[in-house]
Amino acid sequence: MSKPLKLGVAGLGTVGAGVLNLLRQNGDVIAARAGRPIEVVAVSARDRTRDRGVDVTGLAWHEDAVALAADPNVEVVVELIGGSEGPARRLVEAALAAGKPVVTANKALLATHGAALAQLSEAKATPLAYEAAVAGGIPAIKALREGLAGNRISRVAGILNGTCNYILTEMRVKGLPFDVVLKTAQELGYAEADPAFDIDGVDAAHKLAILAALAFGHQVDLKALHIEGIRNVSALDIALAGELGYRIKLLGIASQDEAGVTARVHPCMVPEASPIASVDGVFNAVLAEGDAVGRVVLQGRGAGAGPTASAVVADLVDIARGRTAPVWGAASATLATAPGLPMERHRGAYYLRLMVLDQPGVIADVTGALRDAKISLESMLQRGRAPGEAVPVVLVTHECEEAQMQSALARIAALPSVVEPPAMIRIEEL
Ligand SMILES: NC(=O)C1=CN([C@@H]2O[C@H](COP(=O)(O)OP(=O)(O)OC[C@H]3O[C@@H](n4cnc5c(N)ncnc54)[C@H](O)[C@@H]3O)[C@@H](O)[C@H]2O)C=CC1
Ligand SMILES: N[C@@H](CC=O)C(=O)O
Ligand code: NA
Repeated sequence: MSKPLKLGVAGLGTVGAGVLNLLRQNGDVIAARAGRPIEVVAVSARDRTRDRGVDVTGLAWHEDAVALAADPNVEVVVELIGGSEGPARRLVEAALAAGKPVVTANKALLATHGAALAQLSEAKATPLAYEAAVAGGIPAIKALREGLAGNRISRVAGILNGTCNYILTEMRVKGLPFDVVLKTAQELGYAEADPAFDIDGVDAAHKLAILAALAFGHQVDLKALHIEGIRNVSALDIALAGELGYRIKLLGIASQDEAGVTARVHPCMVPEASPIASVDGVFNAVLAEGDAVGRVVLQGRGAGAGPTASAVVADLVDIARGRTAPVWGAASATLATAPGLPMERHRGAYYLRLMVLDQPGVIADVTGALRDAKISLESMLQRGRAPGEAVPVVLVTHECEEAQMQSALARIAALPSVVEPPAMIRIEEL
């Protein structure tokens, strides 16, 4: 067998320790597929004494992660620190500049600096691989970049954050409170170092920007993305969605037509019969629509040590085999910046849940606001009867434009009989 491929791994947290473990556990099959053994020779982490459940005896230890790029024994740098700036960015830039291939799971870095990193990778003819950055163990990057290379892609979408999907599932199935489930997701190694990135939709937005760049050949400006997380999704809305035949999912959706690219991340109600509705727990789903292939849906675990390490090792096998591809699937000179379409142009049906005082005339006021915004109703239900007290009222609209909905919502929220800010969830037929 040929000489081993020697790795320097930066960051020995959930994913870093997972990669070391997987390389040891499946070393034989990985070597057979890579054509040579893949060995970790050097590491960098913050705390030398911490027990990570992985033996680092005999490996070179660098206090400064960036030093891995200059270590003459390291052929490939694996960046598993995280964050769009700081040591992660410096290490990736230094490794590419030194002509050392990089494998990373860092979606924040790719979504923020992907264009410049792609140029550096091309200038140095050095691969930058990131299968683990989107949808964990699902081979979503390969699927889009290679498997669907013959298609014009019109839409790419999915459940892109394992932490949020896990929280929404546990709230629905076990009736557990949001904070309790978030803590478990952190203990299981699903959440980002700052879990606000997960629950506020930022992590899903990073992944969507990466998928959209691959799918459409456009760099997507993160600032142009509409991003909402799951903080305001209540147990009541999850239960009411079930009564109406829907599940609530945090989705990322990007589509392209003649007018430009729309990219958005927000909670959605999807019909229970939709294949995406039954993707639960830490599982993610990635859906792509191509002109030749039609619809492709992939699902699998989107977070955690094993699934993420699986994706990192897949990239390492490619590098060992000399299989490389441009970072965004095509030369970066061919990438355009997509005109982002504003969210006000979005069209769809809406779920509204209001807490209203149970008194005569309230429904007339609410439906009047919808009528004035030219929004028609598909259904309405009121739960309970408590004269003079607040009760939930649910309205499901027919398709309308987001701008119409926002104007109606502003009027409804201002009604004296509406005692809480209205809950609004977009309905998506995926
Ligand atoms: N946990 C997951 O399920 C997934 C994580 N990712 C990404 O993988 C990367 C790593 O994530 P996790 O392992 O979950 O994070 P983590 O927080 O468990 O591990 C990161 C490690 O990097 C170390 N570190 C911080 N600064 C350092 C420095 N200057 N030099 C060396 N080490 C340093 C930390 O001490 C920590 O042990 C992130 O980019 C994350 O977004 C991607 C897919 C899934
Ligand atoms: N925090 C992320 C980890 C994987 O990318 C998630 O929960 O999906
Ligand atoms: Na992946």
